[in-house]
Amino acid sequence: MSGLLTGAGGRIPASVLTGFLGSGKTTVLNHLVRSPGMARALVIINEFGAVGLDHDLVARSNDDLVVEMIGGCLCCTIRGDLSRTLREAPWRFARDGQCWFDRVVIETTGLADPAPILHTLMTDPHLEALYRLDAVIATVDAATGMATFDTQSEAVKQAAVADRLLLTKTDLVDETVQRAIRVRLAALNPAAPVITVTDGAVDPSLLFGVGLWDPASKSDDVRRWLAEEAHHGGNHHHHHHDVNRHDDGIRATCLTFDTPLDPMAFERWLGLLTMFRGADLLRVKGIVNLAGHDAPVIVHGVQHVFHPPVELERWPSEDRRTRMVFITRRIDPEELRGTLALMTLGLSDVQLEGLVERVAADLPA
Ligand SMILES: Nc1nc2c(ncn2[C@@H]2O[C@H](COP(=O)(O)OP(=O)(O)OP(=O)(O)O)[C@@H](O)[C@H]2O)c(=O)[nH]1
Repeated sequence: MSGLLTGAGGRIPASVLTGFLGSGKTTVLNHLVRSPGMARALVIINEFGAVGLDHDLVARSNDDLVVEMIGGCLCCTIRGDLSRTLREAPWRFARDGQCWFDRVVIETTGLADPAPILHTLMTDPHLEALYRLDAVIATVDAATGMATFDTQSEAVKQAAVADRLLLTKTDLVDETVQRAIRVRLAALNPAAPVITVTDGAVDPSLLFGVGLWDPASKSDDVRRWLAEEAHHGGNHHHHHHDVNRHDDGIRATCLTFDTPLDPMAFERWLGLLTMFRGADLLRVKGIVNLAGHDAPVIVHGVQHVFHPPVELERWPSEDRRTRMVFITRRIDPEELRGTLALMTLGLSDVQLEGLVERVAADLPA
């Protein structure tokens, strides 16, 4: 695995702002671009159709801001568009021969699955050299969120993969409704802090600079990223939430391992898991203690695509356990744990494939 290790470097942080139609993305963005720390943000907006309404709304709020709009269907054509836009941006928007922006925010369409955008950022070698993924931010409408989650699987996925959840329009609902949506968000994505946002007002420091491989990251960031505290009250080795049948079997699981993992076994396990169940691994992130490595390795995956593992310079805290968060669809967390544990026992490839196949077969698609 060491051949894949890359440094974080001084790359430009890119954040993804997602959330269902009308949930308040543009309102949040309008507030953000007026914040002092955002003066050098490049905003990229993806919209369906020819009417660039969001583009006008945001662009008018700040004369200096560069807003680049890309159209087309997110799932197919956008990946090329986004990739080209991001690749050309440092030169296209240069001032005095210098790259002018120090941050990128990509707003997705309300109907989009954010996974293709994350894949683009994670896998395009040109983009890898220029950018690093900061946080995925999702807006959730407190007034309509419950009904939307019941009927729109993309909305569930947007909230499930986010690093930060912005609960908007709480001014329109009473306490009971707000509590219900918070319970649902906690089950869907317990690792993501929920921030109440009225009319877009949110402190940018809560949203930015929270990516794991921020070179300036302090030890606390890793714990925040994994929201470890939220998961481990005592000596429990795993934690999972009951499947909410409305949420398509999406659940979050945190697995911890006390002893270092065999690098080969771990890599093969991830390989098999992505091969057989990639579509249902909505997001995986973790800090991994590999045998023979002094420092931890960070893994980050979205569906079948895994970011090249990043080796941190050192352990960020005394806690040297492997800790991984899995946001999965229709995968039993116990099976995840079981297959990795077995893999470390040194089973043959054939046995391992059989195992993973069995996991796959046990779970109705
Ligand atoms: N009452 C209330 N209205 C809000 C709040 N936040 C946003 N809105 C309103 O909700 C509507 C939709 O907000 P937008 O920011 O356009 O939502 P969006 O997610 O960008 O929408 P799309 O671009 O269609 O996906 C607008 O009329 C906003 O003014 C809030 O906290 N409270």
